[in-house]
Amino acid sequence: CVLKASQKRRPLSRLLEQLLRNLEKRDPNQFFAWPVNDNFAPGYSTIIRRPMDFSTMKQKIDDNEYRSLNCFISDFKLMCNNAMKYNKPGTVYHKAARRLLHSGLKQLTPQKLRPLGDILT
Ligand SMILES: COc1ccc(C(=O)NC2CCC2)cc1-c1cc(C(C)=O)n2cccnc12
Repeated sequence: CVLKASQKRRPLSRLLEQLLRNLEKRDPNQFFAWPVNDNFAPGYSTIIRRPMDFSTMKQKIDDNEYRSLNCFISDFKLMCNNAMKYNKPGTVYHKAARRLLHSGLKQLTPQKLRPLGDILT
């Protein structure tokens, strides 16, 4: 069937959704799936000025808020760095954020992304 204009996904959005799914797989405990709740993380919203999580990134893709792959990667780094800022080294969250950042960025190198073609130019 013919997709209505509203259903047509922009090439960049389709790519970002695929990259997001791959990053989410690296967060099996879903520590990064939703915004961090101040009730479980005392003082979080005063310490972390720009919170970020996977659900927010998904919403930004759907709202076409990402103008480039770099903006998407910046939010991923922000999310991981927030966790390494708020949580002390040695905590389950700090360790999970370090691991997620390193394994996630390996998927986002030019070498890995080049096969996806000129969508990125
Ligand atoms: C969406 O955020 C979460 C969702 C679920 C859990 C969770 O299941 N935590 C259990 C593991 C020991 C309790 C933790 C978090 C969580 C993420 C974070 C981050 C990412 O900083 N966090 C910090 C302090 C306390 N809890 C959390």
